[in-house]
Amino acid sequence: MNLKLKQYIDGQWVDAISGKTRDIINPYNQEVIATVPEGDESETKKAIAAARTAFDNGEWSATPATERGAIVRKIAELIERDKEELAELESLDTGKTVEESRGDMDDIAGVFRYYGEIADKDGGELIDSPIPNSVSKVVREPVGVCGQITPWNYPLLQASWKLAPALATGNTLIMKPSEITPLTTIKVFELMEEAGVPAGVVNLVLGSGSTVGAELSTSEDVDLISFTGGIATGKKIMQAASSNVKKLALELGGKNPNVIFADADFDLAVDQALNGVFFHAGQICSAGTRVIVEESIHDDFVKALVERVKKFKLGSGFDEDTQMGPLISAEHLEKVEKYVQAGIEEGAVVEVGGSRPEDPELQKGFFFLPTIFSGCTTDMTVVQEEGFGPVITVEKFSTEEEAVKLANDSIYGLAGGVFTNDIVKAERCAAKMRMGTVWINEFNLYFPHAPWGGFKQSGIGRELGKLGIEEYTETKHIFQNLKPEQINWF
Ligand SMILES: NC(=O)c1ccc[n+]([C@@H]2O[C@H](COP(=O)([O-])OP(=O)(O)OC[C@H]3O[C@@H](n4cnc5c(N)ncnc54)[C@H](O)[C@@H]3O)[C@@H](O)[C@H]2O)c1
Ligand SMILES: C[N+](C)(C)CC=O
Repeated sequence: MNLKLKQYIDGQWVDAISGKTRDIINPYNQEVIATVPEGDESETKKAIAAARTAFDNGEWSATPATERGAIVRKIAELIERDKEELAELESLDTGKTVEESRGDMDDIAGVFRYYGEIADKDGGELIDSPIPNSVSKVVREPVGVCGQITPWNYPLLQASWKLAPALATGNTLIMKPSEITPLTTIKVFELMEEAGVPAGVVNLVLGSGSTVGAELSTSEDVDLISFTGGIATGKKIMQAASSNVKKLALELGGKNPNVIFADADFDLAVDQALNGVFFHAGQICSAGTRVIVEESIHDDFVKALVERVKKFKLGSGFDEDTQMGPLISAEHLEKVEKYVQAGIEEGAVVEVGGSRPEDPELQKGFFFLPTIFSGCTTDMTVVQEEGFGPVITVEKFSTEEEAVKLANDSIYGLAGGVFTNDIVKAERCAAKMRMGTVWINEFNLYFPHAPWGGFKQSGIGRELGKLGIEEYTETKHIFQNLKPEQINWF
């Protein structure tokens, strides 16, 4: 493996201060693919100090936005140059198919290019001041030192949504990737160094959430925490971030409804219901695992889903004909298994799947069969909780009002979909659905120009688009009196 397998602090590639390491496991066959340093609070403090110094000396934030943008665009070019290596690393680490990882790398390069291009496009705003002979302007400045914590399911994609806007806007940062999938993030730190990001501006600490992540969240020298991960962790981070009233951006989980009306294009809706869930074995925050189908087509729809699911090819992400890889870990496989068991105990009907595969070829990997549950109701655990596995629950509705009510019956509000050929009905539903993204006749599409984030407990703030820039900037009003006069009140 042509990779440094170290942490990156203040422009130096370093091992763990404690000397500890962690093995990174391939979820397809449980082989050790790399051994990386296991950092803790000690190097997190060093990395925070480096980022603090780099921010406070003002060099990076004072670098013209045009130059910062050019460096961010250079990172995009380097990602494209090394796309195949990055895609293979991502698949080794996560188990997802290389074809999916290639798509992720295109998206990631696109995110760096987008923020590189808009870095110098906001010169602030002049306010029509009510005070005569004055200039009133609003400018955006970098927040400062940013702690960035990412999950294991889309390791580099989620990192890119944080790194690119933070760099473009002149912040310094410390990133902590998921301890189980750090490889592509290490590689992108090599690429950021090659692109010319100065020492101290970007820092990488590897290690667990309870040590590195907790230190980043509580440190009073960190000005912003941007976190992507589960709700339970998000809540802990929110509490820790109160230490110095940090700015907070949280991208949390989802249990996402996909509403299928009888007047939808049937084959399109079936296809998209599958695409919406089974990529990366359902380990997607915005997976449309809650399929809500109009009564008159319900039975045919379930039948069509089941027929397609039975033909899925499970296997190594490196085999061209594999459609679905394994889950990320033994622990996660057990969690998904218990979740499915809870569905069965609550009365949901397993139409297909429901267990680990028996295929001898798949026994070393953390595989779970793609599963369709019918007969589901909103009170069931499998309908309310995020399973983060290859599991669809199907519910029925008979009126539009009921469909929207079911879709909104959730603590989550990340994303949802509506399939219908009645565009007025589609817009009516989209307006009533309480989610950060609503797709019409589409599912799980995202691109750098449009914001991403959740309503309700799916999060706080937005990544991507122009709003992604706002996360990493503070707004300042500068007022100048061009004709100051004494008042002589006192
Ligand atoms: N909204 C989105 O865009 C989005 C995108 C991807 C994943 N997710 C969500 O992420 C979850 C799956 O990822 P996961 O299992 O890695 O989540 P997780 O919450 O277990 O871990 C996420 C990150 O937080 C760190 N962490 C753990 N405990 C911490 C603590 N006390 N303080 C600071 N950091 C800590 C972990 O080490 C990891 O780097 C799912 O719920 C999924 O929906 C959301
Ligand atoms: C945000 N997304 C869809 C790329 C990954 C969610 O897990």
